[in-house]
Amino acid sequence: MTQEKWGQLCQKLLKTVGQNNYTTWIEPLEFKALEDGVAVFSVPTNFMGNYVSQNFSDLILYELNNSGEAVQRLAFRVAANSPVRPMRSATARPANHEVPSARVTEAADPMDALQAAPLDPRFTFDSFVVGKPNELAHAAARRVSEGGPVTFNPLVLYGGVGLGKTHLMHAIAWELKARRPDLNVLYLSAEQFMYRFVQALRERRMMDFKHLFRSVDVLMVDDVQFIAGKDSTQEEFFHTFNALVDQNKQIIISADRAPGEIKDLEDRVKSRLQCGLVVDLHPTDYELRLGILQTKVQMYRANYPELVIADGVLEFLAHRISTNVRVLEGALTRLFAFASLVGREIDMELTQDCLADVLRASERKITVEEIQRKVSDYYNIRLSDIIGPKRLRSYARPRQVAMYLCKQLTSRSLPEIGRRFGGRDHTTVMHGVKRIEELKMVDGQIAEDVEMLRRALEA
Ligand SMILES: Nc1ncnc2c1ncn2[C@@H]1O[C@H](COP(=O)(O)OP(=O)(O)OP(=O)(O)O)[C@@H](O)[C@H]1O
Repeated sequence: MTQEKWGQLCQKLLKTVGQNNYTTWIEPLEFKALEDGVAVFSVPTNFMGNYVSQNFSDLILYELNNSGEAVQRLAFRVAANSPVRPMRSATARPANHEVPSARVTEAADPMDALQAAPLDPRFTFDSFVVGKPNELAHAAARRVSEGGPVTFNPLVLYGGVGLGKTHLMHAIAWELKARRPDLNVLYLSAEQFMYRFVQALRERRMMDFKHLFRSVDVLMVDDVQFIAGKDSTQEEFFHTFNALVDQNKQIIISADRAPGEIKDLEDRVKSRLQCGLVVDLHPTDYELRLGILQTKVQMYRANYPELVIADGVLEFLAHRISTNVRVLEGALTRLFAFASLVGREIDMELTQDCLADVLRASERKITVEEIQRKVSDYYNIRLSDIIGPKRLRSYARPRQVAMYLCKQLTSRSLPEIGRRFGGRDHTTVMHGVKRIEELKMVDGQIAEDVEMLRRALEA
């Protein structure tokens, strides 16, 4: 593929992703070569490569193939001579790609130099869908984004992959920029914090580093688990943290798990993180996933009014893709691209064809243990009572419900299920399953219990 052709494709990508995304993510990509079906791009930083790969690779692949190039995958390589440098804001166009690293301290406006990571213009509160699993995190994020007096410090948002931590962090930053332009807000990933630190050490500019980091009003560090096990970075982070808290400056942190559970994170850092408000983003439930899909469709509709989606498709996706929101979004993008390519309505058939691999990969395997845990929570009894020998009705019935669900929702055989219920015989399991089948017909409460549990397990 020629550079010229890549240039033409870029124009198409610009139309699809919008000017801001284009300037921030697509324009800096340098097409290098097409080798054995792999399109290789040079990127200024790893962060950028990862971001583009996670968020735009489906689209780029689609455009490449649509233009007649046979490309199976994309590879992003960091340019060998690329200096570690501050990344620009999503809204400010870079004047020069090769910003010298000294700009960290030499920029006319030091805070400009501290604009460490681009904020994604899509990640705002408006585009964040709130549901039960994330309502607390959202409320806390909203509160700090008001820029009022610091009430809880730090705010720690944690949760699994792709559940909206970065989205919320960016939303806070955007909101603060709008409401309190007087505040110096710094958002960066923990990885960038480390790079800055290492760079300052290398260039013997630690005083500048300390000065810059201690002069922000709001410090936001994404994916803090990254510094675990990196001793000197943790130490510097600890000092920065303390200095800012002492000055009553707001700190907002995200992590992929609760601070106490981050392996190799020093105890003193853990305990500092636990001092403020720690809120988690729970895995999404069906309603939230459906809400997110509906919001995304509305957004796409603004660009593609001709888009038609048959009834039931979004519900199907929300039901089947329960891994994380990023996968859900990627599936939708692919579906849109595919439908517009073949000029068809998005119906179930097209969805199943186009997303066969995603659907297969996200087929969730429900385990016996999961069922036992959910059932014991539901009936408010101990897990050991479900598995143990007690025959009281208040334990026996939930046990039978759990056995029934194991039979329905897992591929385990009756003897296997029996073994996992404290070594019971397969005939006991068979009896339990039958009993629940009968009761479901005559006892509305049991039928409802089973249905609620099934839904919770499949969510
Ligand atoms: N509640 C939500 N409403 C709308 N979009 C969401 C929501 N939650 C997540 N997303 C979208 O899902 C994608 C992944 O979210 P994000 O990058 O914030 O995840 P993360 O928790 O930071 O994941 P990671 O641990 O991988 O960094 C983003 O495109 C984001 O906009």
